[in-house]
Amino acid sequence: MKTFDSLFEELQQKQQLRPEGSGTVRELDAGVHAIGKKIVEEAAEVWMAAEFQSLDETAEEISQLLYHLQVMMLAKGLSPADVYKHL
Ligand SMILES: N=c1c2ncn([C@@H]3O[C@H](COP(=O)(O)OP(=O)(O)OP(=O)(O)O)[C@@H](O)[C@H]3O)c2ncn1[C@@H]1O[C@H](COP(=O)(O)O)[C@@H](O)[C@H]1O
Repeated sequence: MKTFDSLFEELQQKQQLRPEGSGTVRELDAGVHAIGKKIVEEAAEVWMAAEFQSLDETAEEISQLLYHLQVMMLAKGLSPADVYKHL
């Protein structure tokens, strides 16, 4: 099972190697403004799922929000340690 850190390492590789067909590469190329919009969209989906959908659907939406937050971290050159120091 993936963790926050193992997914981040996978996405870092995608950023460096830029494999064909990677959605992460596509999103990074779209830039901070587009990534920000995805974060807001996914955050709203988490909220709606938490109010009106199942626990599993809510967990899935949360996973997608975490993914887009990680793409933003990569776009800005932030590491998990940069974030963890604020927790
Ligand atoms: N965990 C994720 C992940 N979570 C969410 N997403 C993307 O986030 C979007 C959210 O899905 P929605 O159902 O809300 O879709 P949508 O709004 O209709 O999507 P779009 O039309 O906006 O793309 C989709 O585009 C998904 O592809 C993810 N894309 C990739 N990953 C993982 O990231 C890794 C690298 O992926 P690639 O870069 O694509 O190889 C792999 O391990 C993937 O499993």
